[in-house]
Amino acid sequence: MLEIWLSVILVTLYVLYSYITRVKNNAPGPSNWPVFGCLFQLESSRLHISLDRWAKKFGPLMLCKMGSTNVYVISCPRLMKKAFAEKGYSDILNDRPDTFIAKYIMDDSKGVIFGKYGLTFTRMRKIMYNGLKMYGVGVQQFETMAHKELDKLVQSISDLEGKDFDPKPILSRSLANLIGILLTGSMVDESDADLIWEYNKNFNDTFELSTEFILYAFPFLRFIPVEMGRTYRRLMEAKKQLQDKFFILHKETYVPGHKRGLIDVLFNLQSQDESNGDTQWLTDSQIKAFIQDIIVAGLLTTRNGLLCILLVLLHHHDSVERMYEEIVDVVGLERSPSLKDRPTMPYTEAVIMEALRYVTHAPLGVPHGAMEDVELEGYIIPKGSKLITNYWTAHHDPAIWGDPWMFRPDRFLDVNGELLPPEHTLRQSLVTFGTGKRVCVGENLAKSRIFLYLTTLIQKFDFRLPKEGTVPSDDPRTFLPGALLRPQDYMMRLTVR
Ligand code: HEM
Repeated sequence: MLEIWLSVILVTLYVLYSYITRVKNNAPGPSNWPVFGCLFQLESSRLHISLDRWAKKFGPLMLCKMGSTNVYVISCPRLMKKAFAEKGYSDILNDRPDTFIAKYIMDDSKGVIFGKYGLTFTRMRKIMYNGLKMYGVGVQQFETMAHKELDKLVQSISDLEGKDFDPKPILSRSLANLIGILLTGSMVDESDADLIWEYNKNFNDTFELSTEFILYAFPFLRFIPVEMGRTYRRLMEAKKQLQDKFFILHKETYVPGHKRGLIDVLFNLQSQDESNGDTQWLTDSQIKAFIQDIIVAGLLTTRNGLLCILLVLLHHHDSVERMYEEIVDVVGLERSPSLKDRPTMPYTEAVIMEALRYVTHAPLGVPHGAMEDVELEGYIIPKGSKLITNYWTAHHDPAIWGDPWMFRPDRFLDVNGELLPPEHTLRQSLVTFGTGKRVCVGENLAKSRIFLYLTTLIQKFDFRLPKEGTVPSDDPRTFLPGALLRPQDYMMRLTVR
């Protein structure tokens, strides 16, 4: 008797559940289990691989129910542009969904990356964009300090005298210094760099789909002594120490009007607002979230990108040699490459574009959220749905790229060796940094750092395989999984030219 009642209750619950969460005019997608949706069919740490498989079957807009959430996956550049950049869609589909990270780590979606779409977000984003433009690309002082950091990097590699080395710790340290310079106007010391990396590592572990999903559904688990609870507590401890270091110490030594780095730019804005009687808008917690944003978004993305590109170049020595020839032609060997050389170095630009396409190390970007019901490609996307941008499939679609699994920088050049114009279909299909109103704020900074690191290294050193052992494959399908992909650890040799 009990079994019959239980069955009746379960069937009723299922019917109710399906009715409440039903989507009118469903987009195609994988089959779903009650309550769990398609979660059991997903390889959660290699989500991009599962979604790629389904995108080939179900098309560029598909619906994957994850738990009770409708998740729409967009897998072609044309549709990404329509959804996130076109009028009629861009004010609806550029929200960020509620997530564990946004709520518990980013202090209720403060800051830019996880900020809810609206006026405060738009103002924060503008400040970040202008601040990065000022400090990241244009300001001579930052450029000079960045060059000093690169000189240190070159020196430490020269000291290795052509021995095998692991590029990961050296790049990590150097890029952490750059972020330190950007935020505070000065380099970070060893212990601060460690702290930044400890924060980043735990952040990345928590950002993993499976961990995020479980913690979002059962937030009390963050207090339980299981691995994800421990990761959360390590992350919170690192966050507190980062805030003590970058926010509290900096505020104590802040002199109005001074601009030691981006944090001072924010303090200046805050004090201007206060003197105008507007204390509501730029709060201390927003400034703290802003600092976290720069570290979270700016460091691992660039470090992993460079690690991927170096590995690809180890496998393509012909590209290293062509870049070297271009450097000799444009820069010479007397001075270091600088950002003003970039527009006259099309081959180097093509290598960077092609490497970022080929590896697509941020395969699914950051999820978007729908603020209202909206029709897209004949399907209704209901309010509250999540949207995943599937850059991985977009960048490896044979219909666009022909031979997507070949690393071929020349695809971005015309017959005269010049870069294809920005409106060319291939350039338009390259969406490494997203598109529309949430496009990456650090795109210019990231591309200019990658340019400076690569050209400086190639001007000074020849790229060689390690003497001991072999290098792992540069095929991105073999890379270590996660929200940001990276290759298996590898050794390389750089010999002074
Ligand atoms: C190779 C390096 C990088 C890659 C591949 C990358 C990629 C991305 C992607 C795909 C997005 C999501 C776009 C969307 O939601 O539609 C994003 C957002 C963002 N990125 Fe980057 N990024 C990189 C470096 C950086 C750097 C260096 C910074 C800053 C220092 C940065 C700051 C941000 C911020 C603040 C957002 C959130 C924008 C928003 O929500 O409005 N990124 N990035």
